[in-house]
Amino acid sequence: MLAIDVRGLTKRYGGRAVVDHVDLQLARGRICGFLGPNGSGKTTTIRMLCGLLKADEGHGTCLGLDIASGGAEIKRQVGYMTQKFGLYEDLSIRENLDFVARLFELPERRKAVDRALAELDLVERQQQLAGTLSGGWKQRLALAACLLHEPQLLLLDEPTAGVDPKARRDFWDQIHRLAAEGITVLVSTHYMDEAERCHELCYIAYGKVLARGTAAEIVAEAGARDLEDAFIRLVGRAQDNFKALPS
Ligand SMILES: Nc1ncnc2c1ncn2[C@@H]1O[C@H](COP(=O)(O)OP(=O)(O)OP(=O)(O)O)[C@@H](O)[C@H]1O
Repeated sequence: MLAIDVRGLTKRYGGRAVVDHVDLQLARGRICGFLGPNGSGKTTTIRMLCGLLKADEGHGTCLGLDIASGGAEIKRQVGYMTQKFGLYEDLSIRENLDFVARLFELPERRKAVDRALAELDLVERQQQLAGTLSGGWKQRLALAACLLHEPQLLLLDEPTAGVDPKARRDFWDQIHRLAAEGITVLVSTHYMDEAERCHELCYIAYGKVLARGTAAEIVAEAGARDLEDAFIRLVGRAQDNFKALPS
């Protein structure tokens, strides 16, 4: 069964389609990298998938739930990590997790917090204030908070932006561990080394999907020497197509 299955997803602002008929299918347990230039529509797509934003056009399901009507249930089953650290800097790691567990009204709150602390190697730092953590540890805490309600699908919006290489590698080890447990992951990133670590990729620009497939498939199809070169060529071609349109 597909964890994500949407077709023709479209969002317009001021008459401009910022997400333009996007099709996205993702099997359970897979890690899909979501790439594209700044402002290409990644965050907007992710927000439509998790029921936070209504699509103007298109239809589909997320974890088998209709994205148009199942928003509340989707939010309960999906872990969404936003670009900005959204936890309380003046609360400790444990207090932050306990707070999120209350928001989700988890029945066994303490157990859920203990599990998340252990899973993300946060036990020793649990009393540390979130505001005193480095970027890498903050992201780790944010991921722990995402996992408290045991979601089946993770939607991660640039989770490692501005994080050092070692912390990024640790974060990706966690992502692979979770996928091996059957959790599906859609993760946006601007880092090519992270893209290489995904099972498959979706490349979007100007709101449109320009390429789908494994890194090797995308490189071969674009006739490029590596992934970065492939994406530069894809955007170049898309720009040429725009210019060729009648004004
Ligand atoms: N609420 C809004 N009102 C008007 N325009 C918006 C709104 N939200 C997003 N946009 C526009 O939609 C486009 C896509 O934005 P989005 O944040 O989805 O891109 P992105 O691919 O996530 O970019 P980045 O990589 O910089 O995070 C941008 O041009 C943005 O300015």
